[in-house]
Amino acid sequence: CASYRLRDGVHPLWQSPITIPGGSRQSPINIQWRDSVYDPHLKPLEIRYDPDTCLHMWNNGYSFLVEFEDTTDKSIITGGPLENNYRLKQFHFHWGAVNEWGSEHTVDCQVFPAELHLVHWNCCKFESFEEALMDENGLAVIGVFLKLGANHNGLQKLVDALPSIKYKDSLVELEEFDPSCLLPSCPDYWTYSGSLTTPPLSESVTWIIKKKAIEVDEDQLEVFRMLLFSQAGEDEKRMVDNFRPLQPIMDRTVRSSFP
Ligand SMILES: NS(=O)(=O)c1nc2c(F)c(F)c(F)c(F)c2s1
Ligand SMILES: [Zn+2]
Repeated sequence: CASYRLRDGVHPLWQSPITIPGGSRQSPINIQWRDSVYDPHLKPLEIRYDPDTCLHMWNNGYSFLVEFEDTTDKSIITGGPLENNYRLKQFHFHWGAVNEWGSEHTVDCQVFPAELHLVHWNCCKFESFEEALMDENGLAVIGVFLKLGANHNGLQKLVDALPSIKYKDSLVELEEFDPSCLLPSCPDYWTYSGSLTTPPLSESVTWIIKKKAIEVDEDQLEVFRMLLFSQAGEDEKRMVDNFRPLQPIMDRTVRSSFP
């Protein structure tokens, strides 16, 4: 999928280098299904989210994110490729201006219209997310592809609140929300060592990419696209195409939890 990978240069959105000098484990990547290696020792991923830990949703100028109270072990993941418990910090999305592209990772060069990232930090080894951000095993991000299909009932609750956070730095309180409703029921995933896909691009992420996509409908994606990168009062820049180009796999192996 070379067509998707911008060569070196500056990313139009983030004014940051697309490739990090010396970066050996950058994200996102294309997952070539036939090159992934089934690892029978991978455990099932255990996901325990408490809807009461949901705090608010806000527009941070890159995406919209739902943040969680992470001072206790109420919402954690463990098992899978992970050695420790990881606490849910936030989830957010990446999407395109049109349905033909938008995801960050691809599977056999197939692009999806959007991708969900659930961001967790290693609460056994670190005191805070900020500290974990700097360590090679600090973060675990679950990636879920979104594909066009039926309306997603659980997502609609967030979609209904998006108009209230149209502008950068706007925030809306959320009463409980259970992110488990955004996960496919199929337990299968790929996993590899990578990085954040937005600055600071830290190489601290164990990526867990779900094999099955969830379905959303066009109207829901259109509401994502009415968000703005810009603040109130600035000239309006629609929040679309907030995905990073594909990065070289270098000498990494993608493992699968399924044969
Ligand atoms: N797209 S991503 O890799 O999941 C991802 N990037 C970032 C990032 F750049 C941050 F500064 C940050 F505080 C995050 F929590 C994430 S999470
Ligand atoms: Zn992301």
